[in-house]
Amino acid sequence: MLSSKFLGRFSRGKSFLPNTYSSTFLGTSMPVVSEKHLSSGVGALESNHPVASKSHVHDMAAANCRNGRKLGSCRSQIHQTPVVGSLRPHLCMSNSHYSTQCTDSIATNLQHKLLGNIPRYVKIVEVGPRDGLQNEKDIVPTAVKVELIKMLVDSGLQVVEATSFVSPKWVPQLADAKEVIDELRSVNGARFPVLTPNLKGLEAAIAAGVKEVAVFAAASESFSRANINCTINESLARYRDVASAARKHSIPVRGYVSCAVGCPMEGAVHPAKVAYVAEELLKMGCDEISLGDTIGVGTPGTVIPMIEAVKKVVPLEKLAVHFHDTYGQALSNILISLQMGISVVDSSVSGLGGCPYAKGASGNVATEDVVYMLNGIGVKTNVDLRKLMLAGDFIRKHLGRPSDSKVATALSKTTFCTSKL
Ligand SMILES: CC(C)(COP(=O)([O-])OP(=O)([O-])OC[C@H]1O[C@@H](n2cnc3c(N)ncnc32)[C@H](O)[C@@H]1OP(=O)([O-])[O-])[C@@H](O)C(=O)NCCC(=O)NCCSC(=O)C[C@@](C)(O)CC(=O)[O-]
Repeated sequence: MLSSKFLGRFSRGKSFLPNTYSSTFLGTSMPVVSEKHLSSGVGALESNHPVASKSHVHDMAAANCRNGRKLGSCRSQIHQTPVVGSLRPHLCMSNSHYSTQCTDSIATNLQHKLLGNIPRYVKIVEVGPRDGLQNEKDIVPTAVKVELIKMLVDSGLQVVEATSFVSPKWVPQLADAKEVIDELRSVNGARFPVLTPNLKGLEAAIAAGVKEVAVFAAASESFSRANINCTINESLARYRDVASAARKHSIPVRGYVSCAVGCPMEGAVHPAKVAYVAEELLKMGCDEISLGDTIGVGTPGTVIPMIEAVKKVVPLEKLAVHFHDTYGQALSNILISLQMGISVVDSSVSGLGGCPYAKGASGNVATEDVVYMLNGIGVKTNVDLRKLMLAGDFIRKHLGRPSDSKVATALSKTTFCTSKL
């Protein structure tokens, strides 16, 4: 079973998780340094390897030996990209990451076993300007939204969900959808899909010059009613009309399944319900289906069976994942989704976001954190982390709140300069 392959002996019979776990991935992944070293991080490595702090080259062999797992010629390097040009002074280092040049066969085999299924390129769908800003208490001016989107495109992001053509009574934060799209006409290098909840939204989007749209259903009845004021089946009927009208204009349609793991009103959502909605979206012609953990409750224990159920009815290459980070599980959920063969990840610059109809849900996983992790495991995204951080910094300054991205925080001057990186 796939769950057992991914979770091995760490799985503990979560509600929807099959019970047979025999092997391997996480089950065999022992730490390469001892617990003591892991808990005290780079500092501990440096104290054991005095040369490291000077040369910025850490020889991990000694630590690995102490753990009884000699990894021979492994060397981890910390790469620093000095700040240059237009970067703001407080972003004193932004593209730093560790890379491990490891020639030892045990380590490379292990790496292959653990990371071998992961795609070499991951498409990031940036949802900050839509999912992020739809939830802001104070309405963000159009000019700020447009500048944010331009900065995101400049960072290399090729898909930026720009806004929603929804009822302004329901989501006043995005009432300027037409103006935002108008301003983006001259911006090249990226696609700007928008959310459309019905034909009215689609018509307005087409009139504004939109080239891609997304519809958003839910796997939970209560959430569907709260979010779009209709049942799941009523929403699917509406979306069939939207998809068919969009097809006539050669407009691709993405489909979302909200509450793919849990619902703020109903609790756990059964994978079969997610699979049902995903299949209906596929049947109506959606060419990409994004599975949304709207309230960020998922863990690999619940995400694996959900994806397993969905992939029986929707090809993996048409799936995307959309994790909110309420419980701090988003990166582990993304990693497991990639290991299962998904290669499209939604995220939000600076971790902006939440859903107006999912009280307490925090933002999407931060794009900076996703890019950093993917860089670290050698997956291409074509996103420049420094430029992305500038975009995050720009919007956070406007909102007057610190970033929710761990990476952006760690690489900001105050934290970074006191660390030993
Ligand atoms: C679906 C409706 C419209 C139903 O809303 P309703 O009140 O049932 O619909 P209605 O047809 O009775 O329309 C009410 C009013 O809205 C107008 N209207 C109707 N449609 C539109 C439109 N497209 N654009 C502009 N105006 C519209 C319509 O003309 C009318 O205006 P009035 O006559 O009262 O002046 C409403 O519930 C709505 O707009 N909901 C949007 C909610 C939303 O945007 N939620 C956040 C996005 S979902 C999400 O965040 C989850 C996701 C995707 O990120 C995935 C995840 O995180 O897991």
